[in-house]
Amino acid sequence: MQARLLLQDGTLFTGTSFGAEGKQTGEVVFNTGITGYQEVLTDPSYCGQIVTMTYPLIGNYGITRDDFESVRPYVHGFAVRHYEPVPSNWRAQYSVGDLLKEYGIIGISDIDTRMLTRIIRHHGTMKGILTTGSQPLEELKEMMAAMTIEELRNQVPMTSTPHLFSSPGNGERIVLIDYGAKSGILRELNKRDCDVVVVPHDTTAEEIRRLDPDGIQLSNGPGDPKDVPHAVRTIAELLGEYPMFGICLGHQLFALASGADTEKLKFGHRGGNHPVKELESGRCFITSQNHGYTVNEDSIQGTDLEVTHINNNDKTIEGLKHSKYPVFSVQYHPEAAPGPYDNSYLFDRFLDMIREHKRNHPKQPRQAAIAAAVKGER
Ligand SMILES: NC(=O)CC[C@H](N)C(=O)O
Repeated sequence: MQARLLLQDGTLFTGTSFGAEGKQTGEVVFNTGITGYQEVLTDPSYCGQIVTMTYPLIGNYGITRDDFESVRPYVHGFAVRHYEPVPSNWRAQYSVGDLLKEYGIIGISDIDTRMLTRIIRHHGTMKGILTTGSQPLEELKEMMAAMTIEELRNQVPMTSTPHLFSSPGNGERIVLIDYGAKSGILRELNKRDCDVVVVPHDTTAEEIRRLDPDGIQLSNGPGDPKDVPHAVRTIAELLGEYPMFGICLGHQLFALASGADTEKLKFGHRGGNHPVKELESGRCFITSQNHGYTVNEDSIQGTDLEVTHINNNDKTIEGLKHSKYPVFSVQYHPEAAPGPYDNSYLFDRFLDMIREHKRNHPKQPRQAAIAAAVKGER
């Protein structure tokens, strides 16, 4: 069956369908990872986006649920050069096409993904329509013209957990605010025996205080950080009370909460080999990235933020820390998945920061905190 991808600039790609049938809209972005398509498909930060992989062979190792980065795929479409329907991998449970069909996601193969990527690099990310239908091109173009930006916004509530849940451990209690968190973050915290409570994106500061955390982890997530002003307010309210570590969207929200600004990049960073320099040590780390927005450099002036990391390719901000409070953040993905494990030390740094904070600011005993919470209204 035929599938077509129409770009906002009028370019039409005609290829072969390998996922669900129907029509989907999204922002067209590219990822340069050579492996990792399962993690890309299931990373909630891609919610609302049609993803094309620059690596030309996709599907050869199939789908293994153990490799998922959330419970389901979130992409709004998947565009590849060559799709391999028969996996050659003892771990594979089914094919990429089967996964896409199960979740109503359209896949298009046999298109020139190199040309598609060059167009996006030249013009910047754009809206796209992916269809397996036979609508006349004019009809698709009218649909494109009528597509409002609102259709592609407010993805955080679509990906965040609706209810809080715990992932118990015997170590530090971490409240993980889920803006569309990748499983890798929880995995890294659990590996360190943290007692994690995962909470929805709109959990209030007061509700978080009642959970009596030792530290707060701000997760990654989809869309524009300015779409979640309530999250910015909550972080601003809790700044200084608890050590915090922000990842990707969490980093952008921390910046907004500290008075800085964010802006959209032309075509973003998505892949597993982005070089980032840690300014203090001068060391370069290879990082996994997936973002379309960035913290504006000029807006840092006059805030309490310090730049700790920069991207070696385009010099954009990749890491921040608060000059007064134990809070830091990175624009990239220390949990990797997919990507290099170079940066998992940042979770150890977060826990060291929490322990030092606890030494310097001993908390009232948990029982007393619980008693106070019980007395207060719920
Ligand atoms: N991975 C993320 O958290 C992405 C953050 C944000 N949605 C962006 O595209 O910049």
